[in-house]
Amino acid sequence: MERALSTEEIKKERHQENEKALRDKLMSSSHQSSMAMKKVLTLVFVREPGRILLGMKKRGFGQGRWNGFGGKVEKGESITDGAKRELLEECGVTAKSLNEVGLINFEFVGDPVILEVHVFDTWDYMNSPVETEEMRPQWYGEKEVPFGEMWPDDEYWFPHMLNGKKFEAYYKFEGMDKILDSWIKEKTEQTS
Ligand SMILES: Nc1[nH]c(=O)nc2c1ncn2[C@H]1C[C@H](O)[C@@H](COP(=O)(O)OP(=O)(O)OP(=O)(O)O)O1
Repeated sequence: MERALSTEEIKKERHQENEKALRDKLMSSSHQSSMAMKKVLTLVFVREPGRILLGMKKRGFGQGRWNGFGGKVEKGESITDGAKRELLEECGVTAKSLNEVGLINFEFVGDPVILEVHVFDTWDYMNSPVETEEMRPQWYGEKEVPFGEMWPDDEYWFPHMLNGKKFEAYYKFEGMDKILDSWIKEKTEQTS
């Protein structure tokens, strides 16, 4: 026969049940929020021996800065398809193939959304770059990359990309100009 529980034991059991319910709730909400709070973006650089194609962003996020071509990955689209689409839309270039170069997570103080930026380059493309309403393309020598007019993180990871080394990195921004925290690690694989 089961023994009746004492008031103390009942209290303890309730406490444990409450704790479990709270833990489950927290885990499911943090899982949901971590899924909901990541924005997947692409960034593509067209390469030729000794030079790299950059685009002056004419509007939107990063306006006034030289950067690669890219944007949000759409629902139902693969990351590489999204990267190729943005490259074509923003400068008229069709990439026949893309190399994975890096993965960067950006956090902005006060914004719960983490930007997960997939960086690619291509040496294998069709069509000459043309200006569009979003981007003004321009070739730069690899030694003349205008870091002073780019996102401040670029000068840290560009050398890895230019040397054909894959990398992963993280930058925490305060506003658009100040990096508060960061790390970068080079992967052993070559990009191409
Ligand atoms: N800190 C950073 N350094 C960098 O080099 N590139 C960054 C960056 N933060 C974002 N990017 C890139 C990723 C992506 O290619 C681009 C921003 O994406 P979008 O062009 O989609 O933004 P927009 O706000 O213009 O959106 P659309 O109106 O949808 O085009 O900027």
